Amino acid sequence: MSLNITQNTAVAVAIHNVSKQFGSKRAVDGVSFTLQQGSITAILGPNGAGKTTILSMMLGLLEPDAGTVEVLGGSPKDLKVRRRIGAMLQEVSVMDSLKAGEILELIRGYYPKPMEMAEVMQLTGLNQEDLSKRATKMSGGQKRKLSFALALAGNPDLLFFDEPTVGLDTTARRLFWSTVRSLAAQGKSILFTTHYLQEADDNADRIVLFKDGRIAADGSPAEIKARLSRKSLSFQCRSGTAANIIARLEAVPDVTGLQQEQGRLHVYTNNTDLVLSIIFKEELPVHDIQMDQGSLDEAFEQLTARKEEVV
Ligand SMILES: Nc1ncnc2c1ncn2[C@@H]1O[C@H](COP(=O)(O)OP(=O)(O)OP(=O)(O)O)[C@@H](O)[C@H]1O
Repeated sequence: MSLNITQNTAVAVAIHNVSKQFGSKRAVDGVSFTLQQGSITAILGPNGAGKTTILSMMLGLLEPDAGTVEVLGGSPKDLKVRRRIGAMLQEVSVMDSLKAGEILELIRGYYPKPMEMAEVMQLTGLNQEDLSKRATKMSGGQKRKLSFALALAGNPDLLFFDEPTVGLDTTARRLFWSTVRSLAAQGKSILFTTHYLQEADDNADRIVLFKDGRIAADGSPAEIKARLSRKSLSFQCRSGTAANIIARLEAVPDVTGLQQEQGRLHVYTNNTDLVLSIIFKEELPVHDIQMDQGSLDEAFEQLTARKEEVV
C-alpha cells in the first residue's frame, strides 16, 4: 500500500478510494472520506453495510485490496501511530486470570504517556470494586466499561468505538457520551459505529451513512436529517389506475421514491407542494390524500432501502 502522506495536521484520518472484498462479497467499495481532528463522527448503516470492515482497515487489522488508509499522518500499522490510537471493539476479550485493574495497569505500561489511572476511572465510571474483579466475574456492562478504559489507557489522540453502547444501561450510556464529548473538546478525534440514529444525532458532529459498502450520505446530523426526513404523501388510486399514476409521478424529478403498501401509493419527495399541484391540476384519479412526515427511523430505512423494495 503506497501512502500519500497528508501534511495537513487537522486531518486525523484520510481514506482514499478504499475497497475490500471477501470472496465474492465487496464489503467496502471505493470509499473516500477524511476525518478532522477534534471531531466526533458516526458511521451509521444497516447490518452488513461495511462499517466494521472500514473500521478494521483504519485500525490496521485488515489490509485494503485497493486504495489508501492514512491515520494521524501515517500507516495504521506504524507503532508510532498505533500508540496514539485507542479502540473499543464489539468483542471484548481480556486475560481471564487477571483482575480488571491489573489488566488496565498492564496495558497502560505499554504506552509512553498513559492516562492517569484516576482519570481513567473518572471518565469510565469504573470504581475500585470493579477493578478488583476478574474480567470473567464482570457483568456485560462492566466489561464494556473495562473495554472503554483499555481504549483510553494510552491517552490516545484518536479513538474508535464499534457499537460502544450495546449492553450499557441508561446511566452508563449518558456517562459514556458525556465523556466522549469532553474528550473531543480536548482535541481528540472520535469515530464510532452505531445502529442508533438517535445516538448519532445527539452525539456526532458528522454522520457517514454506509449502505452496501458505499457512502449513501455524509454530512452533519442536521444535513442528514433534512435529507432523511424527506416528506411523503400517500393516497389511494382509483381501481386500475395505479400503473399510470406511478408512470406519471416517476417522471417528476423531485419524486425520489414510490411505494405501494396496503392499497396506498406512497410518494417520497422534497417537494410535496409540487406533487399535490400535479394531482390537482391534472385531476389524477386519487382520493384520501395524507401528508406523512415519517419518523427518523423510517426515513433511515428509506435511505438504506434496497432497490427492489421500492416500486
Ligand atoms: N472476515 C470476513 N469474511 C467474509 N465475509 C466478511 C468478513 N467480514 C465481513 N464480511 C462480510 O462483509 C460485509 C460487511 O460486513 P461488516 O461486518 O463490515 O458490516 P457491518 O456494517 O459492520 O455490519 P453489522 O452492523 O452487522 O456489524 C458483510 O456482508 C459480511 O458478511
